[in-house]
Parts: sequence; C-alpha cells; structure tokens
Amino acid sequence: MAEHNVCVELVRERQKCTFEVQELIHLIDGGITATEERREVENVVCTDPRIKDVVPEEYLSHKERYENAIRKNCILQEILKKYTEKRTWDNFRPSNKYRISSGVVKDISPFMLHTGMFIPTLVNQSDDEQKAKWVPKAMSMEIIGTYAQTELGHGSFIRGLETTATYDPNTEEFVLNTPNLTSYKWWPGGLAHTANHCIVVAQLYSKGQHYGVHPFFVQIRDIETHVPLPGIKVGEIGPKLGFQTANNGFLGFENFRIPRRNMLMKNAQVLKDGTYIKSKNDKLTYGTMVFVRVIILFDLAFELSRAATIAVRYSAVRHQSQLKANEPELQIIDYVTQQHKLFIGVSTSHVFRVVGLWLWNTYVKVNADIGKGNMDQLPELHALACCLKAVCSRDAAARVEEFRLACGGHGFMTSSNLPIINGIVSASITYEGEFSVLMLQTARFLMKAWNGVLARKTLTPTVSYLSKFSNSDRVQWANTTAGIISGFQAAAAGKTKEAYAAIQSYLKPGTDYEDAWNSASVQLVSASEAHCRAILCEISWSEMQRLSKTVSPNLGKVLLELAELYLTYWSLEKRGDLLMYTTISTADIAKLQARYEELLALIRPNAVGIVDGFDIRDEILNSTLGAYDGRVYERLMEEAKKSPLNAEPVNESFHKYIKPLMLKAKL
Ligand SMILES: CCCCCCCC/C=C\CCCCCCCCCCC/C=C/C(=O)SCCNC(=O)CCNC(=O)[C@H](O)C(C)(C)COP(=O)(O)OP(=O)(O)OC[C@H]1O[C@@H](n2cnc3c(N)ncnc32)[C@H](O)[C@@H]1OP(=O)(O)O
Ligand SMILES: Cc1cc2nc3c(=O)[nH]c(=O)nc-3n(C[C@H](O)[C@H](O)[C@H](O)COP(=O)(O)OP(=O)(O)OC[C@H]3O[C@@H](n4cnc5c(N)ncnc54)[C@H](O)[C@@H]3O)c2cc1C
Repeated sequence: MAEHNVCVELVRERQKCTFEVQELIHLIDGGITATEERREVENVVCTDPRIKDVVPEEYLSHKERYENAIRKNCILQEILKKYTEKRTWDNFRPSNKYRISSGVVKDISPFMLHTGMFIPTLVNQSDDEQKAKWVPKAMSMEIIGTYAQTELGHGSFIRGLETTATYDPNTEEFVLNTPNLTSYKWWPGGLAHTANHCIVVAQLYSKGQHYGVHPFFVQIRDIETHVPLPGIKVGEIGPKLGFQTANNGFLGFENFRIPRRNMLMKNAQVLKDGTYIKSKNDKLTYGTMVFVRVIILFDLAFELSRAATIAVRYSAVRHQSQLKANEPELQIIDYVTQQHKLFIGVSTSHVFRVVGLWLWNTYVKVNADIGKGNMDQLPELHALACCLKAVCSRDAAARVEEFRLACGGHGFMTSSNLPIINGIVSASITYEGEFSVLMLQTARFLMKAWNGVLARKTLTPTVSYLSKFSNSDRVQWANTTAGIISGFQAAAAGKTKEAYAAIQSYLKPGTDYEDAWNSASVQLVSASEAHCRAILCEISWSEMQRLSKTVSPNLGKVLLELAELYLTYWSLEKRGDLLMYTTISTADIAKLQARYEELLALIRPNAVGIVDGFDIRDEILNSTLGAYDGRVYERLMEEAKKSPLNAEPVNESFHKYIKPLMLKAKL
C-alpha cells in the first residue's frame, strides 16, 4: 500500500509504533517462510479478477449468493491445489493459509465441511484400505463431502440420533433409513446442493442387536449429473442469522443401501456375517468433534483479529466530541472507555492463538498415544477441548459485538463486515457442541478429579492444581501475574468443591445422582468456566513469556503488556470470585484497576501497529471501516452507491403505492 494514499491519522499512528511490525507478523505466522508462503497464496487469489464481485454479495438473492460462492470457491480450490499438492493430511498443521477463504466470499464457504470435517473423519476413522481408497479422492476434490450427524430432533444428544443403518448379511450391505420426521439430518454445511458424499452418523443394527452410533461413508448424488440417488431426499434448510453461503442442508433415507465396507472401520467393524467387533473405546467415534473443537480456537483467534483490525483502525481515524472546550475533536481511540472496549479483544486474539497452539500440540500427542493403544489421556483432552471451545467461542462473540459497538452506527453497516463476522463467531457457540452441554462435559471431569482430591490420588496435569487448593482457607493474594493465576486456580478449586458439595446436598434419600447433577448444574457450569479461565490465564501467560524471549526487546515488551492486560482485565471482571476464594482486599483491587488503566495507556501508542501485525489484506478484511489506508468515509460512500436502490432516482414503488397513499390522504 502506497503510504501517500493513507489517511494522516494512520500515518501518524504507524510512526508512533515502538516495535517492528514485520517481526510481529512473522511471529504470528510462525516464521518468515510461513509469512512469505501465506502472502504468496493470498496475493495470487486476491488479485485474480474472477474473484472480485461487481455487485456486493449482500445484494444478491439467497440463490445467487450461493451460486457466486460456489463459483469463486471452485477458483480458490484450483489455485490452492498448486500450493497444497506436496502436502498430505498427515503433515497438516493448522496454518494461516486457510484464512484466504474470507478473501473469496464474505461469509462461510460451502466447502468448509469438506475440508474441516469430511476429510478429517476419513483420515481418522477409516482403516488403511478405506483411507487409501477415499482420502486421495477427497483431497483432490474428485468427491465432495460433508459431515451429517445432527438431526431435526437431536443435536447435543448423539446417542438419541434416530437414523438407522441395519446390516443385511445376504447382500453384505447396510440399509439406511430415516424412520420419521425428527430423524432427518439437519444442518450439515454443503449438504444441500454441494456435496455428493457425506459421513452419516447412524444407529447400527446387526443380527437384531443395537450397537449405538457409527460413521458411514455415503454417496448421495450421482457423480456425473449430481441428481440425488434413488432413496435420498436432500435439500436446503433456508436462511439463518449467519452462514448464508454455507449451504446447510437436510437429508433423509428410504431403504438406501450401501456396501458393508462403507462403514468407517478403523475403530469398530461389522464382519461379512454380521458379527460386530467392538472399538477399544466407543468414544473414538466422536474423534472428529474433538479435532474440530481444537482447531476452532485458531478460527476464533483469526476472526477476532479481523474484527480487532477493523475497530482499532476505525477508532484511530474517527474523531468525535471534544474532551476540552476549544480543542479539536478527539480520535475516538483516545477515549479510555474506547480503549477498554478495544484492547481486551486485541489481546484475546493473541491469547486464543497461543492457547490454541498449546491445545493443538496436546491433541497431536494424545492422538499419537491413542494410535499406540494408550487411551489414558483421552478424557483429559476431551475435557480441555470442551471447555476451551465453549468459553472461547462465547468470549469471541462478546468481543466481536463489543468491536461492533465501538464503531458506533457505522459498525451496524454490513459493509463494515462486523455483522458478518458476528454471525460467523456466534454460530460457533452452538455448533460442534452447544456451550452449556460442553461445559457440563468438563464438569464431569472436574467432579471425578475432585473425587481424586478427596482420595488423595495424583491428578492429571491440567487439574493437578486442585489438590493445592483443597482446604477451605482463602488463598493468599499477591498482586503479581503469578498471584493472579494462583487466584484463578483458587477460584476454580473453590467452585469445583462447592459444585461437588451441592450435588451431595441434593442427593437426599430417593434422589437419583442425575437429578442432583441437574439441580447443581448452574454451579457445575460456573466451576467449568473458572477452570477454563485458570487454564487460559496460566497457559497464555507462560506462552507469551516464552515468546517474548524469542523476539526483540521492544516487541517482547508489547507481548507481555497484551498478556498482562488479559490477566488484569479478567481479575477485575471476576473480582467477586477472587474476593470469595482469595485474601484479595479492596485496596488490591484498586491497584489492579490502576495497573489496568496503565496498561491501556501503554498499549495505546502501539494499537495500530499491533493490529497491522495481524497482516490482514483489505480483501480478507472486507471492511469499509478497517482498510489499511483508513479512507473510511470514501469507502462508505462508494459502497452505499452500489446499492441497487440507487440505480434509479425514483423507485417504482413510489408510483405504485406511496403516491396513491398520498392522494388518498388529500381526499
Ligand atoms: C493436506 C492439505 C491440508 C488442508 C487441510 C485444511 C484443513 C483446514 C483446517 C482448518 C480450517 C479452519 C476451519 C476451522 C473451523 C472448522 C469448523 C467446521 C465445523 C462447523 C460446522 C459444524 C459442525 C457440527 O456442529 S457437527 C455436529 C457436532 N455435534 C456435537 O458436537 C454434539 C455434542 N454432543 C456430544 O458430543 C455428546 O453427545 C455428549 C458428549 C454431549 C454426550 O455424549 P454421550 O455419548 O451421551 O456421553 P455421556 O453419556 O454424557 O458420557 C459418556 C462418557 O464419554 C465421555 N465422552 C463424551 N464425548 C467424548 C469424546 N469426544 N471424547 C472422549 N470422551 C468423551 C464423557 O466425558 C463421559 O465420560 P465419563 O467418564 O462417563 O464421565
Ligand atoms: C451454523 C451451524 C452449522 C452447523 N453445522 C453442522 C454440520 O455441519 N453437521 C452437523 O451434523 N451439525 C451441524 N450443526 C448442528 C450443531 O452441531 C447443533 O446445532 C449443536 O450440536 C446443538 O444441538 P441442538 O441444535 O440439538 O441444540 P439442543 O441440544 O436442542 O440445545 C437447545 C438447548 O438445550 C440445552 N441442552 C441440551 N442438552 C442439554 C443437557 N444435557 N444439559 C443441559 N442443557 C442441555 C442447550 O444448552 C441449549 O440451551 C450446525 C449448527 C449450526 C448452528
């Protein structure tokens, strides 16, 4: 971007920056080569003239919008092939390269489920022979798939799914059926008109026995004509709050037959005669969900970085109100309340990225152990992935909404892109495991851990802190980062203990454990949240400290300020918990507040530099308010002019309706 086109405010902001933005970019990407590779792909895609929309997406009809998304995503796949052909799924590492999708369509790609769930399920749940047959076809997009689990009647409760797969040993086939309305598959992305295959999660029956839910590889459309195969009823579920171009669909089966070997057989198998071979652990069927819950953290970090870039740049450009009489109007970023809205979101993006990488490394290690037959770490991984996915998605949605509010009226414009990002992030609170449902899964793990505390057993690493805080004394508070982390752990331990006690108190004679659990569930969710906050604080602080030592002192200082801001913000938000479970005093809280305000002031001069460090191209930001040059007002007007209503000075509705109304009023 030529600096002479950049508005004066952003030029000044960039001059103020105390660190090398390029260094931050490389740190986020994971190295200079990674930045170069990402930029190369982004450049090829974003400068392809076929990708540019003449009419903005939001003015298209629902149908046109989908067709446009498909057209452009096919071009993207063609381009990406060149950059991914040397990769195999096995050497896949979460990479920023995939954020390019936002530069192609503003909303969600209809192929997201193909890449995000169909391929991972084939890779992780097929046996070697199945993998060799299906994965290359899926990777090259010779076949296009999705992940069809949720039904009209059941999403959270997977054991309640109603689609059946009944084995017929005479033909060595499974017969798939949708026995009633509530058993229609409902929601899968790309299912409606994009995918020709899917993973179907169905209740398995063989030799008259029921064996629970299992994944099946199912072709639903003819490869040549794309017509649904006989016995398949498929369609789209309609417009939603967001995800307009995701092509979410419904699917029903009527005595639809698939070969025996189309059951994914890495974990459990059905032999030719119908004999069922059990999996080593029946929760391995849920493996794709664990994978996606892990990678969602990267997606949330990315979406937050987009929203942060938009809101921070806009706040530097926008002037409003006078702080002092006869002085120029302030840049809104100089109002401390505005910094309070903005900087925690910026910091949270960094926290999610580093905690996401830590979680990813844990996932890779546990998966390798599972491969060797060792399932010991699976419950802990599941508990971690559940609470982190749940809390981070909810936090991300709150932060994006705050960024939108920070942009005032213009943040309400679709052209700001904040409403679309809002829709994308809000959906993640529900999909891949609804918030409360996942929090209660982590609570199950915490209750078991508390049993371990009471039995003086050695706990697994992420809950080992519970033993330290098992007595009733309030923990000694220290106004340091270590003190804050210890305070969060004390709060988590205290809440875990109370939730445990609440269950016991509800367990009167004649009360089932499940009812007592339900009665205590608000406290259980609260304990899970506290546990998750303790992890977010501990891991982000240790990771940011580690990273700060790998970069120049100037950048290191900024990283530590962002990490400390996160800890301080949450200490103040959760001061009630800290007052309950630590010896923190009102004077300590006042000190925390003062430090928080100090951190806002320290971050302020670098704010634009920090979001520049996310290195998000204008085509990927898709925002009138957030572009690199800060020409906010020109862009808002340019975009407004694209409204089809502005194509004619008088709309025909005037003559048809308004004029007759006015005439009637005269009579
Ligand atoms: C080579 C080139 C490379 C290119 C690669 C590019 C890759 C691109 C990558 C990234 C792109 C970026 C994309 C990022 C975002 C992707 C998003 C995509 C998804 C978006 C669309 C959404 C899809 C969906 O929503 S799919 C449907 C998801 N559904 C759910 O999540 C349902 C939630 N419900 C459940 O999980 C379960 O029903 C339950 C856990 C709530 C309860 O299960 P149940 O069987 O009833 O269990 P329960 O009796 O309560 O407990 C039994 C015990 O089992 C334990 N347990 C439960 N689940 C698990 C598990 N998963 N693992 C381990 N253990 C589990 C549970 O704790 C209990 O244990 P206990 O000991 O008895 O306490
Ligand atoms: C945008 C989007 C994309 C999606 N994509 C896919 C996809 O590609 N493939 C797919 O298979 N699915 C997909 N889904 C479905 C998604 O996984 C489910 O919507 C999700 O798992 C929640 O299930 P549900 O809708 O049945 O909600 P419900 O389970 O009905 O939840 C409704 C309410 O009941 C509460 N509740 C439910 N059970 C419990 C419990 N045990 N304890 C306490 N409270 C409970 C919940 O907390 C919630 O408040 C998608 C959903 C969305 C929104």
